[in-house]
Amino acid sequence: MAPLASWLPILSSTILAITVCCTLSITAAVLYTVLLVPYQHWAFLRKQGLRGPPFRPVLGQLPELRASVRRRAADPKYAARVAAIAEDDIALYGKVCISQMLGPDVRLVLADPAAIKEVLGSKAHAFAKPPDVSRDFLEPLGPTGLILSDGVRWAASKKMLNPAFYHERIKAMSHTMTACTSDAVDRWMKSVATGSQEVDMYKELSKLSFCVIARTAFGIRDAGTQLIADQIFTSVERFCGLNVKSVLSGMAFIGGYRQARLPTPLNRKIDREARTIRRLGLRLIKPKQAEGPGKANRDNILDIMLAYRDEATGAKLTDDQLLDQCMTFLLAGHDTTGALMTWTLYLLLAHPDYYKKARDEVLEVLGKCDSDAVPSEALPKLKMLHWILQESMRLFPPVPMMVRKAIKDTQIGDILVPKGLNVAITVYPVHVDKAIWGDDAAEFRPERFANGVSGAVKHSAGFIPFSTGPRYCIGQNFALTEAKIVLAKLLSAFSMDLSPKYRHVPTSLISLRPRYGLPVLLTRRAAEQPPKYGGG
Ligand code: HEM
Repeated sequence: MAPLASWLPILSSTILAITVCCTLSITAAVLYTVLLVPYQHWAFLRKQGLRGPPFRPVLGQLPELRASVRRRAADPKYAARVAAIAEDDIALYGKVCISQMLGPDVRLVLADPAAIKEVLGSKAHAFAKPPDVSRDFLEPLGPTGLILSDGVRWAASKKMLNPAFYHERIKAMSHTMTACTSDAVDRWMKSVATGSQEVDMYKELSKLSFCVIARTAFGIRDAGTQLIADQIFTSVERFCGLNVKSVLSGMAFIGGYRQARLPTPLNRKIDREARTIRRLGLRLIKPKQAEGPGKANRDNILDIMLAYRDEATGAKLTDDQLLDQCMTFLLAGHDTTGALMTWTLYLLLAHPDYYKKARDEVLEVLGKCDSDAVPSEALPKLKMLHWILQESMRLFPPVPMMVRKAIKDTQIGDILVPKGLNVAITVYPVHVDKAIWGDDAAEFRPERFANGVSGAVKHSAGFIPFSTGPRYCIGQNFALTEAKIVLAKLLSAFSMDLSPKYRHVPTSLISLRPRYGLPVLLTRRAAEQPPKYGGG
């Protein structure tokens, strides 16, 4: 046998060759994804006559994004910071244009309702959910949930979950919504027992919408499970906070940073928190599984899923599948509905005339009810409140942007969208487009919805807070029912004023949230006290 020393040169040159090969392959792969593919997409779109900023490798328009956000911070216009750079691009290059708003990734930006209708509607099958920032938030908690899945898996989940959102089921869930709201009102009542009290209503409404979704998703009914739900809330808050930190660091924009799960300290913390949340979630599922279908109430999503059997195989859902769907609802339903209620309250406080109209309507409708509850039969009578909620979602869309990836070459209008290209659907610019909403598009005018959405806007894809097409929001009636119950209770129980400390900085992080919260001065409204209307 040859002595080891004679093998050493061969061994070291082999290791060197492998290292060089690996380095070259990694470099080639990185160059391909961050340079070549984006450039090819940019050139392909430019050749078709689309306009956009000049191609800039790696950084793209990130420097402009920061400047655009800073400039818009001083703009009192509604939701001005939403999709800041996309708005700049649209103003400069048109409603269908090229953008590099998130660094190396070249995107087709759409603010044209006809093109949006094709991508989300008639040609939805040609587009999938890409790895993007919203996937960072949802994937660790519900990787196979309805919101992130595509194709056959999505269709099966949708078929299974649709019944949970039928009108009758939402009606049954409205009792849970009322119960959570009454608990919250009692808590706020205690805090204002001695007069006015400043309360961050963004935080409170977010907590309340979590309570509602946790109880309706998991069917929580006793103190023990409520305690677990509270722990989940704290953990979800931490998880979201860490994700926000990751997004704000800019790292999330450097293609696939989170998706690649690089073991950075921050990523490890996020994954640890996600594991904690799933472990707690499992503790809610297990006792329900043990109860068996006989005790199922069907007023919550978990019971409905526990009763599900696959038509072909008769198989039940696995623990992971149950958990993924419940977690999806928890995340998709809590932040968005919290944002809707927060911005609606802000708009009411900023427009005392509408505050008065909404409160008069609520007092009249609820005055005719027998109990303190807000019965579901009373909700359709709250017409002004319904228009105000719609107008709120128009000016402050809780989901300001949706992203899709073309899974094959697809014709959208005059443009051939190449396979692999990301398409950004910008909701806010469509919602304030004068061509479809009229000259007062930027104004807060809820009566525009008096004759329904079709009476307010000229295009069927002109109002898309809940998206459109097959992937529209399954929870839209749930969210509107909850928002009406909560706002009706708030308006009837308290007098409210916007605190002078409020800073108007709408920030888009998954949902559109007020960066510095919504501080509101709450005062208990005594029955005999004449209504004091918000805004001063
Ligand atoms: C004001 C509140 C809400 C708004 C504005 C909103 C908005 C949206 C939007 C825009 C989408 C489409 C996202 C995309 O395709 O990229 C969506 C999907 C979804 N939403 Fe909501 N949502 C709200 C409340 C809720 C609630 C309360 C739930 C659950 C109870 C929920 C569950 C879902 C689910 C599961 C999907 C995925 C549907 C699918 O892909 O088939 N949402 N939502």
